Amino acid sequence: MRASLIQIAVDPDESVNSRRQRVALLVREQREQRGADLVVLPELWPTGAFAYESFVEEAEPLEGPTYDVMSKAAADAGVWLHAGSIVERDPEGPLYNTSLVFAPDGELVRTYRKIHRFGFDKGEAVMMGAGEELVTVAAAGLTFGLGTCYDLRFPELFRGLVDAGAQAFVVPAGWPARRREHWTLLARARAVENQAYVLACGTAGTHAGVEQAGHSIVVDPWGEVLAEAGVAEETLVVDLDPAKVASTREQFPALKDRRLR
Ligand SMILES: O=C(O)CCC(=O)C(=O)O
Repeated sequence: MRASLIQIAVDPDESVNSRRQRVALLVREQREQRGADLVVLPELWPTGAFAYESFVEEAEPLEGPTYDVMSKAAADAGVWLHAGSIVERDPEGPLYNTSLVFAPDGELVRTYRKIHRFGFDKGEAVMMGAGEELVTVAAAGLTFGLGTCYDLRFPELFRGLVDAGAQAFVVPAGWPARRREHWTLLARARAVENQAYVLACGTAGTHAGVEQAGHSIVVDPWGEVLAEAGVAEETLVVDLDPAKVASTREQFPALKDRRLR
């Protein structure tokens, strides 16, 4: 199966609506021009992950403007679409950092509310509620476990996803340039320790004064980097093979030696 990761530049001079339309065009191209089965977008790309001051104003219901545009783009292209995350306004509760996954017919089949909120005592950590559920989705021949950005620092989440059947992880992010080395190191660590693919899709550009790391990365179950972006807007296209997960786990069966659960 083939995946495209679109590292989007979040530029404050582009309106949220223009960005939605522009990204929908990029999604539509992935099937026809690149043969993708799955397309992945970054965390909070409509607003920017650090644009805290716009979170309340730009928050949207699950089936809001990003849903409308992305559902149609997935259906037009006929691809699985992990549409990154949005600031979700739950009518009954707080805001959430919520990822949306669409099937090739445009149906929203999974949502994932980011479990580990970033910011310590400010930003997302105080403005948003924490998700509580581990989420996996079977798509195009692989079972994907979902995480978001700061989640990458918490190995127990990914181990839990492996226990739930994950063979690959999708991690949308808005990771800052200042900690770029952590991003690529942690992506490789999560792949090696879980013998799983990691598809980590970040953002480019600078928003709310925070330069983004870029360097979206795809790592195979042995820890080899299959593709890595630079700092500008870029699309990575990679082929993933479910048999590679099985063979890695068979030939080096470290997961079977776990003692603590
Ligand atoms: O953990 C980090 O260094 C960055 C995390 C982050 O930026 C986020 O979760 O939004």
